[in-house]
Parts: sequence; structure tokens; C-alpha cells
Amino acid sequence: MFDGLKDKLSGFREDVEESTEADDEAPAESAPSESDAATDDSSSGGDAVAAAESDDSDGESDAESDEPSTFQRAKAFATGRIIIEEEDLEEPLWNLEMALLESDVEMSVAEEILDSVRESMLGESRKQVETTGELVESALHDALLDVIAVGQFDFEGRIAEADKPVTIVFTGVNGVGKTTSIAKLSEWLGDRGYSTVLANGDTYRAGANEQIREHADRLGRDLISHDQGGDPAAVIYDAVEYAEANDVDVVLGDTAGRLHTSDDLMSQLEKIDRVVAPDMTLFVDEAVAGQDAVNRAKEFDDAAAIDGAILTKADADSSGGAAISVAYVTGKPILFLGTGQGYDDITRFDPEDLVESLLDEE
Ligand SMILES: Nc1nc2c(ncn2[C@@H]2O[C@H](COP(=O)(O)OP(=O)(O)OP(=O)(O)O)[C@@H](O)[C@H]2O)c(=O)[nH]1
Repeated sequence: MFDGLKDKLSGFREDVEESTEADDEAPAESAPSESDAATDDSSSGGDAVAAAESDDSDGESDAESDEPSTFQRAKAFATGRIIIEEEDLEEPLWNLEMALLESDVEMSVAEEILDSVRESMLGESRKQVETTGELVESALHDALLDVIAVGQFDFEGRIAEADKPVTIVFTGVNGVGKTTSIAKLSEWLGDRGYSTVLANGDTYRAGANEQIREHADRLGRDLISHDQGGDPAAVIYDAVEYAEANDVDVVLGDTAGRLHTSDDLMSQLEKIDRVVAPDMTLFVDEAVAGQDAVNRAKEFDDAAAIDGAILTKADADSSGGAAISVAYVTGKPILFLGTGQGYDDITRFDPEDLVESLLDEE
């Protein structure tokens, strides 16, 4: 999954390794001889770093310039450490930025990742026994996790604690996999002991009732639906009443595919909000839609606040940009990934797992 992005992140590691390699081979021009440095080391011990930090006799404060002083570099070299400098990172960071943008990572997210990587690596000294690769991996790990894990919450815990029935409404554009995701989630919840009823709030599209009926029949779930052209809020309201009367734990309400610009359809969502006050509204889109999915998530969230997202078709060869960007851009977490067409092909989105798999060199 997201192999393209994985390759590009691995390219960044190689770039930094290459650009620091030269430093490994020779000390900075004005570095004192090893014996000088060794003398300094033994005489001043732990004070050497403090001395290096205040080595601004030429009037320019190194702390202000963020650049390690000549003394710091020499000292680091003599003690077997290499300091990562701005110039070591310049080209690799530029390449990383291009790689992220090519992978459909949203601009502000790419910038956040770069800032974070720069901040954690710059001036970092490493022992020569540590590989630069490890340093890069740890910086990338933290930078990616910070943007991907925005807003995460315990979905199952929330279902468990909420008063029943819990009502979840699904929104998004046409054909992205809303209905299939509802069916998958019904199965996922069933596996965890929660009963569900499906509600077809897509009263707009001809054939929508038949499509969701097929899923309901296959899964052995009840379905509440009205005729085409009916009021979606009324359908979901009926489903909530049905769930209350029959001790059903969760109502899964489908809605018509819509663009955030279709005013009448967006006002339907507002009406659903008013009439049934859903516990959660989940935005569904395709991982393969990349930047479009990110933009739509933002637009839907602005128009009718979402609580989280499901990214479908993560099994198709997608760039990974949407998976990395949606949470940071909306402030709402990705909760599930759709990974195929079968009912079991849904996975709880785990930011740590995703970061690890993106950085895994296997
Ligand atoms: N490969 C793959 N296909 C998926 C996934 N999720 C859904 N699909 C397929 O995507 C197609 C569209 O799915 P639907 O569930 O009908 O989409 P929808 O959003 O409800 O569509 P509308 O009702 O037209 O708005 C179907 O062929 C699904 O089998 C997924 O995670 N992976």
C-alpha cells in the first residue's frame, strides 16, 4: 500500500546519507588536530559543549544563527560525532518536498512535515556508530505521525460508551464507496457484538434502494427505506425509531452522493442534522482521489461538520497523499481504510502502523 510514497521517503534517507558522507571523511577545514581536541576533551570534559555554545567571540551568536560553530564541529568530529548542517539538508529537503507534492500530499501538510524534519535534524549531532539513516527515520517518523494522527479517537470505545442507538451518517460524492463502506462497517460492528440497521437516505438516485437492499440481504440486516424522491431525514428518523423499538445498537445511514456545491443536497444534510442529530457524520472518499479527496474533505467539513473520514480503495495503487493529508487539513481523523470489495476489506486506520509501513525498508 502507498508504495510510491514509500520509495520517495526512502529516497530522502539516501539523499541525506549521501550529503553527510563527505563530512564523515574529513573534518572541517579549520578543525584542530585530533590530539588538540583530545586534550581539550580531557581537560574540559562536559564543559566543552558549554564552551562551544558560548564561542561567539567574533560577535556573532551561534545560537542566533542556528549554525554550529567551527569549534562545535571540530569538537563533534574529534569525539566521533557529526553535526547535521543546513547545507546537508538543503537538497534532500527540496527533493523530499517535491516527492511529497508528487504523491498528492497537500501543500500545507508537506510544509509542516519539512519544518518538523528540518527542526529535529538540524544541528543534531550523531555518533558515527549511529547511521544517518536512523536519524532520518526518527525525524520522518515523528513528522509524519504528527500530521497523520491529528484528531484520532477510539471509534469502538465511542460506540461502546454512547447511548444506544448510535446514529452514524455517511456523506461524500458519487461512487466513492459509501454504500459498500456501510455494509463493511455493519459487518465490522457485528464482529464486535453490535447490532446494526441500515437506512437508505439516498432517496435521490434511481436504483439506490435495490443496491443497499442487496447488501442488507447478504448480511442479514434490516433496511429502512422510503420511495425514491422521499425525505432522507425522515428515512433516518424512522431507522432510529426502529432501532429504539428493537434494541438495535447502531443505525448506519446512507445519503445520496453529492458535491458540496449542490445546495439542495447539502441542505438535506443540514436537515438530517436537525432532525436526527447523528452521533457521527463520516465523510467517505477514495484514497486514489489524492488531492481531490483532500479538498472535498475540507469542503464537506466546512459545509456540514464531519467527525471523521473513511478512505476507500486503499488497495488500488494510490499515492498515499490523501491518507497523509486529510486529518491535518480537516482536523478530523481518518477512521477506516477500505482495502477491497469484500465485506471484510475494512481496516481500522492506525497512524502508527501507516508510518511504520511507509518507513519500512523491507
Ligand atoms: N477496490 C475497492 N473497491 C471498492 C472499495 N470500496 C468500494 N469499492 C467499489 O466501489 C464501487 C462504488 O461503491 P459504492 O458503495 O456503490 O459507492 P457509493 O459511494 O455508495 O456510490 P453512490 O451510491 O453512487 O453515491 C463499487 O464497485 C464497490 O465495490 C474498496 O475499498 N476497494
